Amino acid sequence: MSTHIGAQPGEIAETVLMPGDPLRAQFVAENWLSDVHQYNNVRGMLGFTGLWKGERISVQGSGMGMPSMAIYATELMRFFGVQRLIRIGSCGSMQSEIALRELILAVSASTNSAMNRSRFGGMDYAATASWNLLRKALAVVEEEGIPFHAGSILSSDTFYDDDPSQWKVWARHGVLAVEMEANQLYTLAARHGREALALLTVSDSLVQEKELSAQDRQTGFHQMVEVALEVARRAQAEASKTE
Ligand SMILES: O=P(O)(O)O[C@H]1O[C@H](CO)[C@@H](O)[C@H]1O
Ligand SMILES: O=c1cc[nH]c(=O)[nH]1
Repeated sequence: MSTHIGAQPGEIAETVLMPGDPLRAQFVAENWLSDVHQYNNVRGMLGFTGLWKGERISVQGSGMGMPSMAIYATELMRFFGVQRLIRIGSCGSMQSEIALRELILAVSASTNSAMNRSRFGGMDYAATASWNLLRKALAVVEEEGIPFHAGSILSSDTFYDDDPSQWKVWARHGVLAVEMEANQLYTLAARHGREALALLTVSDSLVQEKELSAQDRQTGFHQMVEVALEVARRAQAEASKTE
């Protein structure tokens, strides 16, 4: 039984887009999917299933932070058979050449969280995107001529840090941006033998100290949503051919 997702078996597609913000999930469902059905409203963490170019796709809010993402990702995989999870999130740029609104493909996700330290008995795990989803995303952005950055990101437990320059150690090691969920999404997908990818739009710059509005974060990420839907469509179509 699923504690936090009130769906019936079969109501959730095999591929799920996951924004942190449940209202971004609603925005995606209302603006891109057809024949939409809302399957979840438990705790207001909205989830929808609909059609995108003939493929059945779901979009489910994850909430903010790795414990919340871990709950939703686990339930989607364990109770609803979800095979592919594509995060569509916002992030803060740590590099001067990465500007507001630009797209990042998160190849790997370091973390300051203790969740994997606990899972791996103090050892470090390299949380990595699914190669299959990553190469599909790369193909989509190259075909569409969409500017992008690909590389490592940081999944942080904190949005507000006591030390305002703490992020710089990650920046010096080539980390592109900070967000709060991908590390656990990648870890749990690997644990369940499923595929995961995080696509991120830069909502603020730690370097330039600039940020988008809350409204922009909810509704302003069209390019990322369209890349994610196309990756989802291609991955799902490919999987159903081989079944
Ligand atoms: O815009 P979302 O997907 O929520 O992602 C980012 O925004 C939230 C912080 O404002 C965190 O969840 C972070 O990962
Ligand atoms: O987690 C996040 C998301 C956006 N911007 C940040 O600085 N951190």
